[in-house]
Amino acid sequence: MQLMKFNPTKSFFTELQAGQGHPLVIAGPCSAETEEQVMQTAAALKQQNVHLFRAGIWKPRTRPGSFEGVGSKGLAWLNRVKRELGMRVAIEVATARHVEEALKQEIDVLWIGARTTVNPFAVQEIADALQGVNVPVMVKNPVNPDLALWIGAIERMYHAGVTDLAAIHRGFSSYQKSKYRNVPVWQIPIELKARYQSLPMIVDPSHIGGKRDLIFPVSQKALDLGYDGMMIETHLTPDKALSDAEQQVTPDALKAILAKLQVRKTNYDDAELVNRAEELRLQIDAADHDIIAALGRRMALVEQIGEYKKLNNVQVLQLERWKEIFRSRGEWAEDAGLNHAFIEELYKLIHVESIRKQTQILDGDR
Ligand SMILES: O=C(O)C(=O)C[C@]1(C(=O)O)C=C[C@@H](O)C=C1
Repeated sequence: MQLMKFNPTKSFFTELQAGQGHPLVIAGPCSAETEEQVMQTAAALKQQNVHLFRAGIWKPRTRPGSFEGVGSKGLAWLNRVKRELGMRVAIEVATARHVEEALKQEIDVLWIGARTTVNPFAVQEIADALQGVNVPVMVKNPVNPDLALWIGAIERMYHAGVTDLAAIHRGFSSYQKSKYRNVPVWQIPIELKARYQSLPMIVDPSHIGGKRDLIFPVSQKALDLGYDGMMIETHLTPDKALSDAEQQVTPDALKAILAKLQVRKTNYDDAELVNRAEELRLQIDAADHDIIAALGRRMALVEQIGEYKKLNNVQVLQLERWKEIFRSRGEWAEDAGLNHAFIEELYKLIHVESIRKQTQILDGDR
C-alpha cells in the first residue's frame, strides 16, 4: 500500500483564511432543528466572518430515543444558507447515502465523525462514494485514543482522491472521571501534526469540554499548540437546543470568545530573542544529558538485581518495593516542586522497562 505523501502547499482550508492572520472558524448549531433556526443562526454568524457554517443533519446518538437529527430535509436549508447568504456549509456524513445526498445539495465540506472514524468499513464506504469527487473532507479523531486509526481514515480519503483534507481533534472517550467530556490527550494530535505538517488541524472545544466554560481555554491551548482553527457549536438559544445544550454558545458569546483568543507568532522574529532561547535550549540539552545518564545508571543496577534474582530464582515483580518507590518518588517530586502525577507516570514507565529487562535476563532471552 502506497503511504500517504500528504504535502500540499495550499488547500481549500488554508485558502479560506489566507491573509487574514486569524484562525479558521467553523461554527453553527450542533443540529439543524428548523429552517428558521438555521437561517437565523447563519445570518448571525455571517456577521462575525465565520468561514464555514456547520450543522448536524444526521446525529449519531449514544442511546436511542434522543433527537437523531432532522435528516435529509435539512440539506435544503443548508443549500439556502449557501445561496442566500453566500456562506460555505459543512455537515457530518456517516454513510455513502449521506455523501450522495450532501453532494446533490452542493454541501461544500463534509466531515467524518468520531464514531465513524473508528470503523474502517464505514470509512471505506464513504471513501468509495467520494471517488472522483474531490470535495474537502475533515476527519475527526476516533473516539478511542488510537492515532493509527485516525491516520487510516485520513489515508482512505486521500486514496479516494480527496486532496483538501483536515483533521479535527474532538477529544477521546474515557471511563475515568475528568473535567472534560472527552479528554484531549494532546499528545495524539501533536504526533499527527508532527507526521503531516501541512495537514490543517482544527480543534473542537465544544466536544472536548462538553461545557461552555471550557470552550475558551481549550481553544486558546490549541492555538498555543499551533492549531489552524476551531469548530465551535453555536445556537441562538443554547439552553433549548435539541442536542448538546450544555456545550453550545450564542453567536454573541462566540464573538466574545473569538475576540479574547490570542494568536501568537509561530516563532521568534528577532535574532536577539532567538539567541536567548538558544541559550536556554543548550541548558535543557545539558539537563537531558544528566537525566539520560542517570537512567542509564539506574538500568544498569536493575540489570544487576535481575542477575541476582536469576541466581536465587526470585520473581521479577517486587510489589512492596515498587509501592514504596511509587510513594516516595511522588513525595520527592513534590518537594522538588514537580507535578506528582507527572512523576508517577514517569515511574510507571521506568518500572515497565525494569520488568522488561529483568524478564529477558531471567528467561535467558538476551
Ligand atoms: O527492587 C527490585 O527488586 C528491582 O528489581 C528494581 C525495581 C525497580 O525498577 O526499581 C524493578 C522491579 C521490581 O518490581 C521493583 C523494583
